[in-house]
Amino acid sequence: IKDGWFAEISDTMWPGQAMSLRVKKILHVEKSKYQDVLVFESTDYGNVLVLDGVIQATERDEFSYQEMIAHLALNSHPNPKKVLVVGGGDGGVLREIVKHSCVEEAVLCDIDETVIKVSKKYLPEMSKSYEHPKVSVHIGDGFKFLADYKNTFDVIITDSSDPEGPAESLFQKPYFELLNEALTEKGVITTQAENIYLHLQIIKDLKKACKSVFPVSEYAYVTIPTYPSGQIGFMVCSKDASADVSKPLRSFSPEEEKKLLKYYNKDIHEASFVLPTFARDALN
Ligand SMILES: NCCCN[C@H]1CC[C@H](N)CC1
Repeated sequence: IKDGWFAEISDTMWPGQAMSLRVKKILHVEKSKYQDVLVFESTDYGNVLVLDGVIQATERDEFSYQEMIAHLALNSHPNPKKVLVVGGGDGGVLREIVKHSCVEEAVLCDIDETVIKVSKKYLPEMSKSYEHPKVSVHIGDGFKFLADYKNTFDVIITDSSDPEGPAESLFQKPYFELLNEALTEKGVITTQAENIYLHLQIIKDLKKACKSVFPVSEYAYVTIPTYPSGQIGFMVCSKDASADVSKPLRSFSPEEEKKLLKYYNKDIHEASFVLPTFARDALN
């Protein structure tokens, strides 16, 4: 942090550019077992969670990412009852999952307990669902956790950090094979799948790995000001070969959309799969 500004610098993941946020107050600095954890109060984006120098969530715009990674998956499944989040320790995805009344159980598995601890303290609107009766938490490696579950989850959401660091294995084929085994018959997954302006090769490799496991694998994206280049995408995959994940099987009522959601709606569910030509051609 320099002259009161935090800059998200990464010479490898977003060379020559950096999102900067003005710092009002540093709230927490800690080295966990896995990564450097920083929380600061920004002047204009609320509290900000940073892991290894990378912005994970700001209170002002986190809703866009959490809503899309959750509802693109949940509304692509006919009747999701049991849902797993791998990563997502800030709790934002859990908050979205429990908005679906059909969900009976939401399990979260994150490797770093420190992220959960600081989110409970500094990101109350994201972590409030940890107290929800449908929610249970497991601290550990998602890889190892999944190996113990076969034919169990209807939806699995991988809300990970970037492939550089503890989340690297969550971007490779063996992980998607584990997901496939842990899913029930019409299982659906979403994963954090990076940015079309910065990571087209990562996305191509990711789509290839997903397609080698799931009959349906499509990339969709959300706009989010504080992520690199202002948007980020998801792989949305289904075990159901006849599924069209760009057309929601279920939808919130207009009243629910108004009450529960700030970004997701059934039109943007479909629109989020429509890609600019350079990305569409690279990914097909
Ligand atoms: N629940 C929040 C998010 C983690 N996802 C982020 C996506 C963008 C990356 N540069 C950092 C992690």
